[in-house]
Amino acid sequence: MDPSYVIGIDYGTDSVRALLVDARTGAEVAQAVHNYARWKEQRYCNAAKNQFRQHPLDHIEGLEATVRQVAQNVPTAQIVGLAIDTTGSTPGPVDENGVALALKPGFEENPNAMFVLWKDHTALPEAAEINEKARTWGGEDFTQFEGGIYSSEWFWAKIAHVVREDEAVAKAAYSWMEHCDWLTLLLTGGDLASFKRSRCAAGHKAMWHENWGGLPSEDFLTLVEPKLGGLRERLFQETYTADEVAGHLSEEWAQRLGLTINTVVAVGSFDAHAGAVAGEIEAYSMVKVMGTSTCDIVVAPMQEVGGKLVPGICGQVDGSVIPGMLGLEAGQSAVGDLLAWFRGVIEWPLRMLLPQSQVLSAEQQQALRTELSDKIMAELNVAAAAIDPEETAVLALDWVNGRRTPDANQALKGAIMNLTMGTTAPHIFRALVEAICYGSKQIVERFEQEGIPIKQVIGLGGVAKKSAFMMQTLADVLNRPIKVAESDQAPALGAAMYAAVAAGIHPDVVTAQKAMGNGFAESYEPNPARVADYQRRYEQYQAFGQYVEHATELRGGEVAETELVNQA
Ligand SMILES: Nc1ncnc2c1ncn2[C@@H]1O[C@H](COP(=O)(O)OP(=O)(O)O)[C@@H](O)[C@H]1O
Ligand SMILES: O=C(CO)[C@H](O)[C@H](O)COP(=O)(O)O
Repeated sequence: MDPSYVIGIDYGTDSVRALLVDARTGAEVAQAVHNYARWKEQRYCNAAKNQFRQHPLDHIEGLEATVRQVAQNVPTAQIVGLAIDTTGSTPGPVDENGVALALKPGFEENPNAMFVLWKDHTALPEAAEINEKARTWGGEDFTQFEGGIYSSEWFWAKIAHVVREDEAVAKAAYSWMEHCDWLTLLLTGGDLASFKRSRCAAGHKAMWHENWGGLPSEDFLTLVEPKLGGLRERLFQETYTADEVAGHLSEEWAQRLGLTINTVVAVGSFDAHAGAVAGEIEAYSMVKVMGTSTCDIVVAPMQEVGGKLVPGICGQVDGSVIPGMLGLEAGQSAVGDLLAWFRGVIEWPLRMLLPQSQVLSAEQQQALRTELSDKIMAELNVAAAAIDPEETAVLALDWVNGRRTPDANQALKGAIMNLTMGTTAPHIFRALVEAICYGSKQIVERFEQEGIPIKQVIGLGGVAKKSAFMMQTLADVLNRPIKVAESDQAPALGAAMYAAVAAGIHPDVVTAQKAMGNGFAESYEPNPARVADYQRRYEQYQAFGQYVEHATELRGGEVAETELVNQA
């Protein structure tokens, strides 16, 4: 029998990667990565306002560049399926044919016509209004399956914000689509009304639930924002799991990608959920997808969870990870991003002073900047790991991009305490890594307190692969072993597994996981000598967190002067 291949396409925050995989064995044949050009220049972003928008042309260019490259490695007729995962909630406005508004004349440079990236927090007021109304309007609390707290990172808050702010976009937007859905529609070229939207995206971010027949009611949505009136009808009622067929490649896209119209395109999903599938998630495992942010994904049998609702997480959705099981999501809004923020702070002289150097030529300045910039993160890991935790009192909160879970509050800010004249950059770096691990412990505890036991922890993603220090600290803080998945491109591999099921190579996702899983690279065991000390520091982290949260409440969530830092 001829071999069959599938392509998993993973749209991360900074780049997209395509992974060509043997659909029967999971062997990774070829991969290609493309960094988004406009995003790299932060063209439609304003960090001071927490505005992060991505232009669809970045995504289209990346699609062509990566898929064409990997497809060259095998006969195209043998590429039987592909699937897309993206970040989320990353919605964008579209016209009645599903064309992204930013691709239409007059909207090319308008950030409100682009995709509103998951980490965009411009919709804080709208999220607060959704929460307030959900609790007081007298009808169904539509947030109940999304942890009971709606986040500014999510679909309806973002739409309400944009339509309030931009009359032209509000008028031109026939509908809105999650990024994973828009790309899947683009490739299949179907009709927007009958297009199969992602269960994963709708259930976790758009308050879709079968108990109330799909999306929240028109009455509720218009109570939140009258300009949302009529949109519900132009969105969707049904949703589909990621192992289902969305369609086949259209003639146009088969040609543009160097593939054929026989290639099946699966329904879209989110990166973290696809990553968890590749991380060989099973009942009561927590897969930590550790990249710029972290998503903690858990699955559990539907009948065992029954009517239990886990408060303060990012939702529990039938089939959002493995069809037939409940998928639960939690996470932290800044993990790699927190460490990258700190690197940015200490790189300030490289950015601002080096270019003024009278000693080095422009080429030498650039070479020095690149050399140091490449080394800083790895060297900070080494130096921080060498510090005995009992000899440092520096304590940090990991909330530079707000707190996603437990109990979303994106208005919170990061903080560092116990600095002394002896504090160095590695001390602060260590405190940030510890803060990430304490934040993770709070999430694990929340699941367990609410009756969802966590039987094993699996790490994957850039941070899990690159920072042994982070993973060892996490094992010590959680006092649990942590396995790290082998694949460097786990979300893309998970998307490839979904594609293999949609293309009929495997009967279901669990069989695809068994056949295509690449196993684990290493395992971190907790160091018993560290556990008690980290428990004590965890309690300090919690007390510090309560203090900062209280202080933020007293100031009405407003800490605007800190944002000025972002301008440098
Ligand atoms: N040595 C390192 N230690 C810890 N974090 C790192 C290291 N090198 C890079 N990172 C972080 O990894 C993150 C990128 O991870 P990756 O999984 O590729 O991202 P994405 O979330 O976009 O998929 C960045 O936020 C970066 O700060
Ligand atoms: O919340 C998400 C999924 O539900 C986002 O996709 C995620 O947090 C962004 O991921 P990454 O860290 O890979 O950029």
